[in-house]
Amino acid sequence: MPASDSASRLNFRPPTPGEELIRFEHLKKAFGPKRVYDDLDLSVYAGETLVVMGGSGTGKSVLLKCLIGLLYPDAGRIHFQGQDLTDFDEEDFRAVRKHVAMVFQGAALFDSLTVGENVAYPLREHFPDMPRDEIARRVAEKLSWVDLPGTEGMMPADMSGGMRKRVGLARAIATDPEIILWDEPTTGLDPVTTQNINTMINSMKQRLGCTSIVVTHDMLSAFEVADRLAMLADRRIVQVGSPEEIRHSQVPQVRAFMEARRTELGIGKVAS
Ligand SMILES: Nc1ncnc2c1ncn2[C@@H]1O[C@H](COP(=O)(O)OP(=O)(O)OP(=O)(O)O)[C@@H](O)[C@H]1O
Repeated sequence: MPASDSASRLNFRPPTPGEELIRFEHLKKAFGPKRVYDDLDLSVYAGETLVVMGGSGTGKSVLLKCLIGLLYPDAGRIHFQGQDLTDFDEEDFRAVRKHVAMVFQGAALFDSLTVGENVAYPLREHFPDMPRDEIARRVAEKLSWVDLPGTEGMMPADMSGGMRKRVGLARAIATDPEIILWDEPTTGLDPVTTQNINTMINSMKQRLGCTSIVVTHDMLSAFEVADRLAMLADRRIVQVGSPEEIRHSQVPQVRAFMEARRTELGIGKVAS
């Protein structure tokens, strides 16, 4: 990546597969009386797809937002390639967001801009000197990756929810980020579009070699994309493990969560 990170304290280097890329350490966060994390620890390794699961309101989205500086933890540390982000300011986080892209729950597109302009937006923001034809080339490439080739001139309002979600994804990956944060990528989508999104999460890993953190309560989707899964409950991460380890978990909160979703997963009783 060209170094327009220079105004930032972020010292980014291309990740080595398997290195500890991100570490949340003793994180605490509350909103007034509502405690979200008391003491949360979690590591993310380069090249993996880590799914964070947990019930509604347990703080899955807040975790992603803390990583890119949209929210700040009250205590604890977030390390990115060993660098402490805790005292980063907005300018520093702009550089983080060049490498860490978030695909928001709603597509969060700019309705007054065309699809092409939406996808070009982060390129103009992070690479102000990029020539127009290179921007157009990258926009066309990303739209074809999400199966929407040639839709540059369309307006978001004229698209279905699933299409808008895919435009949101094309925009998130426009800068070829090393890390993609997926906030409930399949919520509210029909089964076919859900399957497309799962395929896309897996193909981003092949195409960009990127690391993904996926926040979801869609367990079918979770097991389809995860290398590891982390369970958020009781204001902390109660277990992290491989899909097999999670399926056979003895941790009560994980068992209860899986049990409640076993119809969704098409499995019998959770293994004991
Ligand atoms: N900016 C904010 N101000 C006040 N409270 C907030 C804010 N953001 C999140 N919260 C609260 O923090 C808690 C965790 O929110 P979060 O969005 O992370 O949950 P979640 O696990 O992603 O839930 P869901 O699966 O329903 O999206 C919730 O109680 C939420 O209301």
